[in-house]
Amino acid sequence: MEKIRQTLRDSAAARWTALAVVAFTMLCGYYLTDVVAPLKGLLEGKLGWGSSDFGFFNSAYGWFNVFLGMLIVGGIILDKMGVRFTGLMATIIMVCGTIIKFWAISTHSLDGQVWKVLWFEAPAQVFIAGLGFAIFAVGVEVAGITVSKIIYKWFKGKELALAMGLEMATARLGTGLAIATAVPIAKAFGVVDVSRPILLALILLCIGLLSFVMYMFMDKKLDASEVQKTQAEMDEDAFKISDIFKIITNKGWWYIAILCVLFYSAVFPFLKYATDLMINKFGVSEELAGTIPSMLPFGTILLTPFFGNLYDRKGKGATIMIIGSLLIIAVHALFSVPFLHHWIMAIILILVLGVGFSLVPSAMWPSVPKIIPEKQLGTAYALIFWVQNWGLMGVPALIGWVLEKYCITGQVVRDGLTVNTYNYTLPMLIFTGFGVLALIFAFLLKIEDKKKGYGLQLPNIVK
Ligand SMILES: C[C@H](N)C(=O)N[C@@H](CCCCN)C(=O)O
Repeated sequence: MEKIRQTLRDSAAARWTALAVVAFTMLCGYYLTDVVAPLKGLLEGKLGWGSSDFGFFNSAYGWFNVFLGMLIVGGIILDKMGVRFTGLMATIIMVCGTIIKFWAISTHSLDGQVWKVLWFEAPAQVFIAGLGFAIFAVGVEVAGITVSKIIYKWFKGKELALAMGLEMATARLGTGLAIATAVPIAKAFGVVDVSRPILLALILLCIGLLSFVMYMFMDKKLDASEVQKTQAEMDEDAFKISDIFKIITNKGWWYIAILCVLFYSAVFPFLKYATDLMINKFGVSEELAGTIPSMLPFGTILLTPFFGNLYDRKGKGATIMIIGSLLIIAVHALFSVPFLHHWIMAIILILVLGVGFSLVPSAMWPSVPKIIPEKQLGTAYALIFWVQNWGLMGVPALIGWVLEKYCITGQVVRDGLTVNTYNYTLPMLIFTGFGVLALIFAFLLKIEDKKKGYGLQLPNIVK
């Protein structure tokens, strides 16, 4: 009888170690992504950033990814050049972008300058900090798709959804730490300095870069342990630009991409404003306001791998996405009700949001390889991220604009700084709307799965 060849991925220790190493790099990336969000009030008081400046800055996340198509380029590079080269480039780009962002927020050389670029007018500092964030975003997004492909490489036919869930859980730890620590770090030592949390993020990212370099050695070893392909097989497997056409003509892929943009638009942009919502609607003090939203990522840390494990073993991926979308709708709708303003309600809603935010991603990302072949996976993930980035870019700006135009209720002095107060009903109704649309696409995906037999309702583990 022919002996089944063992590769490095058959060693549980090796594949879980590889996962831990790349997940740590993502933790560092997610820390920087969200570290500025809780500083909204301090940025307004200390640096004079209004809500639309804040929204504009946050929208920078998508400037290059969306308009220059950098994510798509990153996906093609990933499928053509492999995970080692692409991941290294992505992590270096993250560090470079963060250096620019840190400089912009810590320098006084831009003080008093207002720039107008295209239709946008904002302080020069907002533009340069946004530029740094936009560069960083290319790195963190390309790193995200690279890590998805890395996980598929090690875990296909094994605990794929659990592994993806654990990676997201680790990344969420970064988000939670960012939300919980940004304000205390900025206010440490009795002097308010909003650039301090960004400096910490920069140091973390340098460690994340070293961590990825360590992964590269493991990846080389994995490749060496696998059966070497013949030239003909390599030619057959090589990614071709025409593969993009195959991806974008696949209805199932579109349903996942649209569900993704709608669902994530109801969560990540919400998190950017959640601290401010706690202060304005639930009357939580600025020091503690970040604590409640930080429960969301912390809650997902256990639940995302839990639901991933469930999907691996029992299947029901499409149903998981439907339930997750329903929860998001309920939470945002209740957040929008004006008389529900007790902080305990805020905690309950954030915890339920955490369940919804664990359900959908735990099933959505491991479902992509069921619809798209491995050689196109990098590009398929990149294109989904690209569609999603329209939302991550547009929605924070939209909410910032809505707040400033329709929701200002007055002004207060906090810590000696005069800031606006806001009514969050309208923004929360907008987030509810995204949830409703996400639910529709989750149902469409389930119908398509039934028609095409993708196996979204089947377990991932091949016995
Ligand atoms: C923000 C980013 N584009 C994203 O969608 N991240 C997902 C994880 C995607 C899978 C990464 N291996 C998230 O839920 O954080």
